[in-house]
This record gives sequence, C-alpha cells and structure tokens, in this order.
Amino acid sequence: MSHEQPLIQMQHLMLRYPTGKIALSGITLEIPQGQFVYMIGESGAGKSSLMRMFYGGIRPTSGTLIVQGLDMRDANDAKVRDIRRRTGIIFQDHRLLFSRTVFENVALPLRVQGWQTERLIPRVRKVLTYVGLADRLWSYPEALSGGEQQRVAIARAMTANPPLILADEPTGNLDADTARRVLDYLMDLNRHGATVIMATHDLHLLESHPGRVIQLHGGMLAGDNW
Ligand SMILES: Nc1ncnc2c1ncn2[C@@H]1O[C@H](COP(=O)(O)OP(=O)(O)OP(=O)(O)O)[C@@H](O)[C@H]1O
Repeated sequence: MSHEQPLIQMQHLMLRYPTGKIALSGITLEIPQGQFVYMIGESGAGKSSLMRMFYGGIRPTSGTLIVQGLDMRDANDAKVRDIRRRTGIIFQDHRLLFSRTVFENVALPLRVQGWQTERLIPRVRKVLTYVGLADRLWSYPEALSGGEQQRVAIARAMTANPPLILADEPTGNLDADTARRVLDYLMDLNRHGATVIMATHDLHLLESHPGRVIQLHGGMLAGDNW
C-alpha cells in the first residue's frame, strides 16, 4: 500500500442492520495514516457501528469502504482475518480472557500468527513493561484493577505492532487520572506511527490530548475539524 493512500476511505457509506435500522448513512471521509482521531456523538449516533466496520465485524450495506487497501464490501473471510491481524482493538469492557494469565491474553494476537512461546515471552514482556505491568505477567486478570486491566488490553492491542488501533470508549469505566494515563499511551503509540481511532463520550480529554474530531449525529456526519 502506498503511503499516499489514506488508511481508511469511505464514500456514501451506509449501514442497515437486519432489523431495518439504518445506523449510518451518507458517510464520506478519509483517514490518512498516522492520525489520532476522536469519534464523538450521542448514544446511538453510530460510533461503534462505524468502528466495527473498520475491522470487518459488520459489512457496509452500500457505498464504499476501503480499509488498509481492502474493499470491505466484497472482501472474503480470509482477507478480513488478515485485516484483523493488522488491527489492534480495545473495548470499554476490555474483553480479557479471565481464565488465562496476563501473558496469554497479551500473547493471543501473536499466537494467532503462529509465534512460538520462546519468541513470545520477550515480546509480551516488552509491551507489558511499556504499560508498567511487567511484574504481572503471570497474574490472572481478576487480580488486577480496572485501570490495570485496561492497560493489559492496550498491551494486547499493540503486541503485534498493528498500523491501526481502534479503541471503543476505552476510558468509559475509568476515573479521570487513569483515563488520562490510557490516553497518554494511545497518543504515544500514535507518535510512533500507529493510526488511532477512539470513540468517546469523555470530551474533556480533548483539552489535554487534542486530535481530529469526527462527530456523528443520528448516523450522519455532523462535524469534522480536520
Ligand atoms: N446489532 C444491531 N442490530 C440492530 N441495531 C443495532 C445493532 N447495533 C446497534 N444498533 C443500532 O444502531 C444505532 C447505532 O448504534 P451504535 O452502537 O453504533 O451507536 P453508538 O454511537 O456507538 O452509541 P453508544 O455511544 O451508546 O455506544 C443505534 O440506533 C442502535 O440501536
């Protein structure tokens, strides 16, 4: 993929769920590589739906969506799996596996790629050191605080060094200090080259951590400060 090509391109993008609900319509946007993008809008505006389309969790109903060079409307399952391997995903509820150690949770994206344990340990240790949790390698998630669990989720999202990180309300359950710390990590990953797209209701984070702001309203584009 050439560096001039945007990482994500949308034209007249529309999504209708099987229930008939039109969650998104008429979205035309480009997101170049290397941006830090906030996705804002009221509950139900369509933020999560749009983010899910960026990793093939749902397919567009009509319009164009090209992500990391792949046309998401007619991509086959193997190609979508490939896109997921090149995407780090962080959710509000972090979705860690509670029956697995922190090590196994963070190692997961690389295990999927076939990495063997000897190679995994130094990489997992490195990303956990980055989020300040190297000493929790062999803990289980339930022994960690909510903020620590979210940092494990960040470590997991970055472990395969993806060019795109999608974070859907990653600070929703965190206090203000911990939320700022999570933002510090995401901004730092962005400085190191990752494109970060984050859906949020925490608008005060924009003051300390500025970025491009894409606003959705009722499934339509309502603002873009780029
Ligand atoms: N699986 C689904 N089936 C049918 N409708 C859905 C589905 N998921 C979401 N919707 C609807 O699509 C619209 C957009 O939802 P979405 O979750 O994308 O909004 P959001 O902006 O992320 O909201 P929130 O801030 O509350 O997470 C809403 O009206 C929602 O009810």
